[in-house]
Amino acid sequence: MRTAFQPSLLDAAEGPDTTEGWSLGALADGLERVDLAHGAWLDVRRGWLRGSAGVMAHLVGTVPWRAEERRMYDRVVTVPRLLAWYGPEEPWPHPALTAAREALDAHYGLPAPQRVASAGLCWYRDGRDGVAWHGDRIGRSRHEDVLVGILSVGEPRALALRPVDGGGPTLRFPLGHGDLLVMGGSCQRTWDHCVPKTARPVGPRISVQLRPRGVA
Ligand SMILES: O=C(O)CCC(=O)C(=O)O
Ligand SMILES: [Fe+2]
Repeated sequence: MRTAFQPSLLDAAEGPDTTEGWSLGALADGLERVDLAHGAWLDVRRGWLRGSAGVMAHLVGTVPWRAEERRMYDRVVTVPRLLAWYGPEEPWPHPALTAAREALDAHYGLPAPQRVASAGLCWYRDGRDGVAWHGDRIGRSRHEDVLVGILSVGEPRALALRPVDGGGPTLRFPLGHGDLLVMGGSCQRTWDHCVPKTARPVGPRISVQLRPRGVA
């Protein structure tokens, strides 16, 4: 069964109450800026969320995950990942996500319309799950700079980025175990990103995409 999730010994060590035993480090402490072409940039903060294994187990067990289907020409295909989405007015499934939202708003000093408003969750059960090349270009992000943060828990998977215009090499960032990657500037318009499928045996990863209102 593909959705089976076995908490590691590490998770067990954190005790049964998986809403406890987590903390966010200081965001500015260890944040690495990567300037990209075309006015895009990334900030990477490794291990930002401590106790991420417990958060992973909590999300796996409590989020109402949905499998999505998409029409591809004359076929209907199942999207290779499980999904969930939380808007600004509803409770988010773990206090660490709400704390991450507040920390991003504060660190970047975001004005109200650009603050984090939604949490999109993707659960990559194994290497057969992934997401194809795309930019988060639905909404204002089609024309304006927006900030999109990705908090990752579980086993690292590569987030790959390449310029939309095809120039330049593909960048790869393995993300898991509480890592944060923030895409800023023109990144959603001028760069594409993906999580490639892999034949390597990889454990499950959940990513949380923190986005402003009206951006997807
Ligand atoms: O899982 C990730 O790190 C990226 C997910 C993503 O790009 C998306 O859902 O738009
Ligand atoms: Fe995306």
